[in-house]
Amino acid sequence: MIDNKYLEVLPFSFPTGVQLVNDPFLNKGTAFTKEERIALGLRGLLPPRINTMEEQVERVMGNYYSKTSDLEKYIFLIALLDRNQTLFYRVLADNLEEMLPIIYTPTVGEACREYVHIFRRPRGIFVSANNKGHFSEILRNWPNRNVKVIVITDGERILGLGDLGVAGMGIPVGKLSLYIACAGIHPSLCLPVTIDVGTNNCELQTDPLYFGMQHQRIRGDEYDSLIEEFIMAVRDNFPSALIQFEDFGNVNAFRLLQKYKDRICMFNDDIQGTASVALAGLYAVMRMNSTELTDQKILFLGAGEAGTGIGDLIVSAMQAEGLSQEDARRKCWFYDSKGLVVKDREHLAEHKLPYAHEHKYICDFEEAVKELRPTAIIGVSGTAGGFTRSIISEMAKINEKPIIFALSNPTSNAECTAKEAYLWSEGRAVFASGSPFEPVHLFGKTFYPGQGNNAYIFPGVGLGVVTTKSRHVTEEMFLEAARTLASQVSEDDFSCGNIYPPLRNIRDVSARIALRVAEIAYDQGLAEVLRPDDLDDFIRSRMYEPVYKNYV
Ligand SMILES: NC(=O)C1=CN([C@@H]2O[C@H](COP(=O)(O)OP(=O)(O)OC[C@H]3O[C@@H](n4cnc5c(N)ncnc54)[C@H](OP(=O)(O)O)[C@@H]3O)[C@@H](O)[C@H]2O)C=CC1
Ligand SMILES: CC(=O)C(=O)O
Ligand SMILES: [Mg+2]
Repeated sequence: MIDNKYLEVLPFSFPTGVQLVNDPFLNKGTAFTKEERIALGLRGLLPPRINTMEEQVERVMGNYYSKTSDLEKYIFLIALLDRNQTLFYRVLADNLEEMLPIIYTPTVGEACREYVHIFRRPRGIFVSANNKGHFSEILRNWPNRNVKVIVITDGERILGLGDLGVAGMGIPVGKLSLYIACAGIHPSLCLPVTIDVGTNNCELQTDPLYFGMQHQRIRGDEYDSLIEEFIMAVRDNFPSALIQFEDFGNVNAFRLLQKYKDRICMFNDDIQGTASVALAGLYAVMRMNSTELTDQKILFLGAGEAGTGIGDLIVSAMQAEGLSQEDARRKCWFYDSKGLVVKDREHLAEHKLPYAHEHKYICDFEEAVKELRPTAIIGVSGTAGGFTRSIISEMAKINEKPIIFALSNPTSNAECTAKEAYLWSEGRAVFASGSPFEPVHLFGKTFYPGQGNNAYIFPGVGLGVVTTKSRHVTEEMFLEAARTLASQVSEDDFSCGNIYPPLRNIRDVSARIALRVAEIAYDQGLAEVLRPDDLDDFIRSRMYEPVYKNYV
């Protein structure tokens, strides 16, 4: 009957008839075979002619191109996901470069902003402070009992868009679709979660269509006990699941990472995944320019989760190259909403303290660039326009190849555009951005800017962790993920300005990252799966392919 490998992740009782057609995990739509239609009670419920998957893809693409806005394309693709997951992932895997900006940043940001207005059908699990004491029961309502990857948000810092409350659910949904498309994690192993603790967004508090709790965010012990209850509920229901914390406000993100990283299998993507992709970008530049990481001086615009997360991993990478922690930290400088982070400043948040160097206070970013003469500026401020013409020109005066990363999302929040970076540096900038930019034609050359986004990292890390059942996710895994990603950048990528491998290679890149992560899990004694003879083959053979299975 049903393929054994598939059965492992299917619900026990196999539906028939309308129930089967309405089950997005199993539905094949017009591609159900003649035998399946007879055996599974589908005759008459579908148009008579049987389509191949290729024909279905053609129909989907026709519909997709008929949509006149990116948001409509997003709505269309999510509706397909609601009807037929296999077809959705087929289309996504085959058109990843084109569709990533729709199901992920920047369009997912717009979808979150409009979430309560474009809402069709719930996806994932909503846990709410109102249901305190019942989180475990709530997780029992999820139909798949073999969950291995959970992405959770509390909606406080959605991309660079701020507090969107439960409307942030688009982010866990989008991130998990990348686990599936980019690293072949089976869809039924994935669970998106949003925890509703209120919202401080005044518009949402007064929007009659908003469907989260319309009061100020819960803070302090009450908040912590909700998160703790959720963690316990996951342990009871899905004991070996990896939990990815996503888009939490930084008042909670750093604390929760410290609290849970050695207790459960978790990581914070904005702190650690971002760090790894940014470090990979720097490693790739080092290869391109034959320079050393330890020769770099980096000035960050933004000193939050992404910024100090990147700083911390760079420091570890420099230490691995022989620098002392103190010397490595002095290579990283931070500029936040109040100016340069220096020793004399009062009330600095804990995550900034390692970078509060002895230096005069500066409250103009351009002046900080002139004074510190960095080799790289990294934008993680969540605010647009921070890298002005004069700042980029100054970087180009100081450096032959200035490194300019504008990592804030979505596109509207990027510190500068790709065109600005190339134009204002006379085509010498090494540029990457968090959200994609189109190729830029300037100075008789075409530049293909790379996307410095944690999407290059978390799917592969997750695959390595899940396949080995690693008990924790460690810093070494993110360091090694960065090295592996950088090693996949070819001379061709370099020559047209891209410091990341093309997205069309992402499944292979993720498998390579997963292999290194798995090796570390074994080396560090964290893996709970017996080490197979051929680890690479073991990982790749477990990657989900969106093709229809035969049910009869
Ligand atoms: N490309 C990628 O893969 C990723 C990109 N990001 C993006 O990075 C951005 C920041 O995220 P995250 O670090 O988590 O957010 P946080 O809220 O943790 O940090 C934001 C930081 O930016 C600073 N800041 C805000 N406004 C300004 C300003 N005008 N000038 C200088 N600094 C400013 C804040 O200062 P203060 O501390 O004083 O408040 C804070 O230090 C977001 O846009 C997010 O989308 C995040 C993760 C991954
Ligand atoms: C990419 C990402 O995780 C962010 O912008 O928050
Ligand atoms: Mg994020």
